[in-house]
Amino acid sequence: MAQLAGQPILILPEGTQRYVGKDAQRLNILAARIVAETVRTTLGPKGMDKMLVDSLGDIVITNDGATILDEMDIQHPAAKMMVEVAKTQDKEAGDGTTTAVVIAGELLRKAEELLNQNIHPTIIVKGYTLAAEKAQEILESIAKDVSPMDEEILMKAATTAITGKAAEEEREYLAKLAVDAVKLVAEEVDGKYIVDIDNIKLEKKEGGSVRDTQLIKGVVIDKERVHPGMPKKVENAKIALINEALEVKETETDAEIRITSPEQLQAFLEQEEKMIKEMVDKIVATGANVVFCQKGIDDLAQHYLAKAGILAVRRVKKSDMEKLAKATGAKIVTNVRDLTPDDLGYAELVEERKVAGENMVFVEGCKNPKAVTILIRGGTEHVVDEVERALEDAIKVVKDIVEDGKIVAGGGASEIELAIRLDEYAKEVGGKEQLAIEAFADALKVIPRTLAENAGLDPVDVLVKVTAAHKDKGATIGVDVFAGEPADMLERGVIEPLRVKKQAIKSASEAAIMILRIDDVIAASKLEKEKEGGKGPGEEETEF
Ligand SMILES: Nc1ncnc2c1ncn2[C@@H]1O[C@H](COP(=O)(O)OP(=O)(O)O)[C@@H](O)[C@H]1O
Ligand SMILES: [Mg+2]
Repeated sequence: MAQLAGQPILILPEGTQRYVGKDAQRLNILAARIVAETVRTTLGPKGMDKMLVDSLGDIVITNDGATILDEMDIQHPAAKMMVEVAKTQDKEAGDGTTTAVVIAGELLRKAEELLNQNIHPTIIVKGYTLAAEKAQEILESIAKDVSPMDEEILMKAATTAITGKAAEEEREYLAKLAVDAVKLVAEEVDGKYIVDIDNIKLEKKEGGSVRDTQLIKGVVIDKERVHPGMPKKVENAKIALINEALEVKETETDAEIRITSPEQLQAFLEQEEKMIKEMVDKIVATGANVVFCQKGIDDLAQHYLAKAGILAVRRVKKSDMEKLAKATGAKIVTNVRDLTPDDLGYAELVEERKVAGENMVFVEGCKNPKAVTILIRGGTEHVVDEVERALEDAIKVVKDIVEDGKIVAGGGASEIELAIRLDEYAKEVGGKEQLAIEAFADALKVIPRTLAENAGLDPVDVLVKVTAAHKDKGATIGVDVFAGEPADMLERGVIEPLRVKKQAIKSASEAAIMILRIDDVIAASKLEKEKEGGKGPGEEETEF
């Protein structure tokens, strides 16, 4: 608020909050760091889990950075940018979400120290930008080329991705499922592999044990056939996918039908029956023997379909319809009258089977053999959910390696090597930016330090030892959190895709830089918004 000849000038509505310059920077950095601190304790194989309870009392127990932040309903704008870091990381690389957020937090902590030494934010931004670019180069140079279908490498990477997420006994079992699934869907194009993970469907069913989780070559639908008179099993299935209710249509307009005599009622019912019969006849005429319907199938339609020996399933999820279309080559038809034999898909077998006392429909030997399902089993809802997240990470990590054929050492080895090399680079650059690049280098050590801390080791001691070992033994020495000592991570089988590390540094530095550039936060008053939003219909009248 400025004063001009005694008149206050208001340029913003009353109640607007505004922070400028250092205040804005400090508050943003603080908010972002709180987010990083929250997920920090979950990092690595010895990281802890978080229990999140939502307003309805639903509980999620997880160790997954992206999931935690997603469930937390974060409000502060700078904190929200950290949530975006996790989301981008998840989307681009599939793993390393916690790593990216923790690095971003540490980059900001280091930046704050520089701000306290009166170094201008633009210098820090410049130094961080240079360091982030150099880091990508260094990572490329320390990455190891591997054969994309090397089973042993893929198994190690998948196992590394799920350490801490699944119980130890089950780790290899799940890693193998992820590797097998990705190998099945991988397609070779011009000598390179492409993995479309949409071809891998994860279906959860509580009950049994994690070991009962299985890979099915085909699509599994969590539904049963609509009528007991239908076949349970159809071989050489010709599949129709219908997105229309096989029911008598309710009149849409407010038309009223006056029925004045029993004959008329009879005629009316017959007419309805005829319509349903025609729909089913149309399906039968195309040669279909299996129907997946996205909408309802009424009793009469069920009866006719059963009589025609067709296995039908109703109220199939839209996403499942799309998976079925892709897998069987069928076209989803929105009007039964338009259904032709060409629209049908094919599978060797469609069968209803009992899983955990409930019926599920298995579609196997599909036209497109690339469609697979992992049917996840586990004692409780929380277990199957966490197994699902573990498998998602493992699948994406395996995909990264199959597509890129490049790996780096995990356990903080790559971060330490980056820190050492960026320190050397800082000296080359010199000037004021040198300090910022050194700060960037130092910030990356947060990963090995946290891995050690979370494992109950002395972080300072571990860091000194690992750094020293790098100078003699090379870039792959990291923290073996189980043995509590520096070790060659490649030898211990702790490996990660290059893509995960490159993306983690990229998204972390981008977010940190974006937050550092902000020197003015103008937030509209919550009060004003509540006043506007709270005015429900009719509320005004009640005041009088
Ligand atoms: N056996 C292991 N020993 C040491 N570090 C490991 C081991 N397994 C995984 N890690 C490290 O744990 C980190 C990943 O932890 P994780 O909790 O999965 O977080 P993120 O969400 O970042 O993937 C990586 O730095 C990885 O190298
Ligand atoms: Mg991980």
